[in-house]
Amino acid sequence: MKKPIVIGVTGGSGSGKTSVSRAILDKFTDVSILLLEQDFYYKDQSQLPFEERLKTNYDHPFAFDTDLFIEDLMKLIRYESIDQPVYDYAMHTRSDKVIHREPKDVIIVEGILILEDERLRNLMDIKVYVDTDDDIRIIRRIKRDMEERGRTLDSVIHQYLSVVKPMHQQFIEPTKKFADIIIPEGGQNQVAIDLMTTKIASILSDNRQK
Ligand SMILES: Nc1ncnc2c1ncn2[C@@H]1O[C@H](COP(=O)(O)OP(=O)(O)O)[C@@H](O)[C@H]1O
Ligand SMILES: O=c1ccn([C@@H]2O[C@H](COP(=O)(O)O)[C@@H](O)[C@H]2O)c(=O)[nH]1
Repeated sequence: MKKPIVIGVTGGSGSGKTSVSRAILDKFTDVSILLLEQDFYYKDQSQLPFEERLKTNYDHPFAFDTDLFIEDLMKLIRYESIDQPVYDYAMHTRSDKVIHREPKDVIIVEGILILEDERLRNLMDIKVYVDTDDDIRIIRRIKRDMEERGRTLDSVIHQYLSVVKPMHQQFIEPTKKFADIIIPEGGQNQVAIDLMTTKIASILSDNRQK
């Protein structure tokens, strides 16, 4: 039976997962690709006061609504559409909007903990880990969180040292062993992007001949 190709792209925060996913996406002009970000599936915390939401550990598997993520991914694999939740980083909760997404022949699933759950891993055809040094990742994160996520320098440093770094070591780094491909240094690794693109094109061509 026809089935979309599912590519999982993981790595630590600021490793370049989104950049790698977009670089792959941009290589395909004639095939439309769906990018499904795990971040959109952070749990709804609207029932908690804002001050309480600040205390949540966003780097622990419990922070995600993984059942809903799997349910949506399975629908897309069955070529059914989904109403994807939308996450608001500034408010630390789900927004009341949803985005209607149509299924595609190629799905890129991207996020820090997508290889942590065995059920999710089993839905992926190709698993990629973007491996970037910790110092580069924290520099990128400081810049991004201050520019795009409304954070102060002190809050980014405090969150990194108290939560992001230990959770990375406990939950994210160990998932490297599940990856088929480990890409050093994110989005600028043109050879890795080209290899991925060639592999996806070859699977697509095989699928068309079936
Ligand atoms: N290879 C790279 N060189 C320089 N900057 C990069 C590179 N890859 C990503 N960035 C920048 O680092 C930040 C985080 O990258 P992103 O792809 O969003 O990482 P992630 O999705 O893993 O958190 C972004 O501002 C992005 O533009
Ligand atoms: O409300 C939130 C939700 C998430 N985070 C942080 O985001 C990163 C994951 O996003 P990347 O794009 O992979 O960096 C994660 O490390 C969380 O700490 C947050 O700060 N607040």
